[in-house]
Amino acid sequence: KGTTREQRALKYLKEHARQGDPDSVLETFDEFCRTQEWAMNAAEEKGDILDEIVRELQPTTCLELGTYCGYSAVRIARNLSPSARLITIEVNPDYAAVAREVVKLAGLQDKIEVINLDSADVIRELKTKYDVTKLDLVFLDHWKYLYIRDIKLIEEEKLLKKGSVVFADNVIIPGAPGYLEYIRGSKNYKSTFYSVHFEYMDDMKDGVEKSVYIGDE
Ligand SMILES: O=c1[nH]cnc2c(O)cc(-c3ccc(F)cc3)c(-c3ccc(F)cc3)c12
Ligand SMILES: [Mg+2]
Repeated sequence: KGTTREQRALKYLKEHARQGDPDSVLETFDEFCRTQEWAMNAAEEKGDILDEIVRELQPTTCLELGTYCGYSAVRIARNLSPSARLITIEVNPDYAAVAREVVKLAGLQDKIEVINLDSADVIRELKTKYDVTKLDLVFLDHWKYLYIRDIKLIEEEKLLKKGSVVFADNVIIPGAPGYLEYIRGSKNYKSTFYSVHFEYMDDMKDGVEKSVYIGDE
C-alpha cells in the first residue's frame, strides 16, 4: 500500500470531518484511531487535561514540540482566544505536511504555525525570528530524549515567566529519561503527575506531567 498511516488518516478526515469545525476533526480522528488504525495523538484523558490547562491558563503564546498529524495542535488552538497563537514544531517533513492539511481542515491556519525544523534550532530563534517574548504554554510531545535538552534551552532563552505551564506527554510510556528527575528536582517548577490511559488503549497506563514555572522571570 503506497500510502502511509498518516496519509490514510488525513484521507479519512477529509472524507468524514466537517471542514472548518475543529471539534469534528478531533472526533473524526479519534474515531479513525479507535476503528481503523492507532495513532499517537495526545487524545482522550490526555486531551481532556490539555483542554483543562488551556481553558484555565488562557495562554497567548503556545509552543508545541512534536506536531505529528496536528491532533493536539487543533485541540489546543480550538480553545485559544482570538489573538492567541500556537507555534508547533515537527522535524519529520511527511508528518508536517499532513499536519498542515489537518490544521487547514480544522480552519485554524490563522492560529497555528507548523514549522518543519529541528526544535532546538527554532527555540534559539523564537525571540528574534518568530517574534516571541514569552511562552505561556509549552507542550512536550516529541522524542523522549529531547524533553530535557529542549526545556533547558527554553530556560536558557528566558522564554518562561511566572505561571508559564510546561505539559509533558509520555512520561511513563515510553518515558522521558532524565526529564522527570530534572523538572521535579528544580526549584523553578511546581510539578503535578497525572496517571492516564495510553491513547486509544483502555488496558495501558501512561502518565503526563504538568509543571508550573515559579522561578525568576
Ligand atoms: O514518539 C512519540 N512522540 C510523541 N508521542 C508519542 C506517544 O504518545 C506514544 C508513543 C508510543 C508509540 C507506540 C508504543 F508502543 C509506545 C509509545 C510514541 C513513540 C515512542 C517511541 C517510538 F519508537 C515511537 C513512538 C510517541
Ligand atoms: Mg505523545
